[in-house]
Amino acid sequence: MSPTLQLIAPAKLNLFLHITGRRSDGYHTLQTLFQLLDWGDSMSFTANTSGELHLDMAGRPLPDGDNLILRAARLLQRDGLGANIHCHKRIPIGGGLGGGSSNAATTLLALNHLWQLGLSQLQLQSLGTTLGADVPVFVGGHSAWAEGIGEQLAPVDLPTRWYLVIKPACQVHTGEIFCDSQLTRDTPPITMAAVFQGTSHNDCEAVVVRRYPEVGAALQWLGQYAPARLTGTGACIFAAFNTEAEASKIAADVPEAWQRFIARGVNVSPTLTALA
Ligand SMILES: C[C@](O)(CO)[C@H](O)COP(=O)(O)OP(=O)(O)OC[C@H]1O[C@@H](n2ccc(N)nc2=O)[C@H](O)[C@@H]1O
Ligand SMILES: Nc1ncnc2c1ncn2[C@@H]1O[C@H](COP(=O)(O)OP(=O)(O)OP(=O)(O)O)[C@@H](O)[C@H]1O
Repeated sequence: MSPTLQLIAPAKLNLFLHITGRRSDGYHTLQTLFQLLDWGDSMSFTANTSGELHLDMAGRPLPDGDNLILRAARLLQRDGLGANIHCHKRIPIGGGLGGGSSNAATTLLALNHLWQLGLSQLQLQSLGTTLGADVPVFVGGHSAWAEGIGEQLAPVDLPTRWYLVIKPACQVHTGEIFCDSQLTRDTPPITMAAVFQGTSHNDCEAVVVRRYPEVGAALQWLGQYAPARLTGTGACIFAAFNTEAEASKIAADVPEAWQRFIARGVNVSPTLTALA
């Protein structure tokens, strides 16, 4: 029997997100700070020689052709290589938490390991970019400053904070926000030092709040207690706290209609730690 590899595919937050331009292929250039979390989807992988891939989404199926886990696995699969993959989703879909990208990155890392393909991190990141702009940071497995479309990464060590994340009862499609004519696309590039001094925002926030008033209501609610911000293109919003206890106190009062969770920010992803 081949061994089963059990991994957490972590969620991420965009601590800020500035859109600095648009490339000729329509993709937007941005600056962002990716904070990885110690919380995410549980995935397990068993390799075999059946030549087939089986994916069990634990009762939350997505259309097969669309599933980033299978798309990632197919990028690595060679004749005679097979795998059984199980994914228990916790990360809300359309939340701006990078769930699909994280699943794809974890699949690339796990199957590269189990199938003994010997691909480097750079090779996996470059394959991952074809699946989604957020895949490379999860393959790198380190909280990071990012530019380009999110694939030019510089690892950073961020202070330990606890994040209260709230998901209003809506899903946001990333493409729809990047297509909006009112999106600010010309924020001047800034330095990391300016971000750490507090000069940053999320350019998607105004568009998301206009299209999804419930996100605005959640920002207002959480903003009573701490500075609150959108992650990625939403729908989730978050605030940072110095201790888990402070975050828990506010979490207990979150209106029932909204999902919530508390997670610790980590510099190294739980996937990378497990594979080390
Ligand atoms: C907003 C972020 O979450 C920030 O971390 C990411 O940039 C989004 O990454 P993602 O969800 O992996 O997005 P993708 O699946 O690559 O892209 C979805 C769609 O969003 C638009 N898109 C995405 C990323 C980007 N930098 N510019 C874009 O214009 C494109 O129309 C693309 O077709
Ligand atoms: N394994 C997967 N997990 C989640 N979504 C998936 C997966 N495979 C494909 N998708 C599709 O990817 C799309 C985006 O899902 P995801 O949850 O990653 O978005 P998001 O939370 O907005 O992330 P991001 O911050 O990267 O924009 C959805 O339309 C979903 O159907």
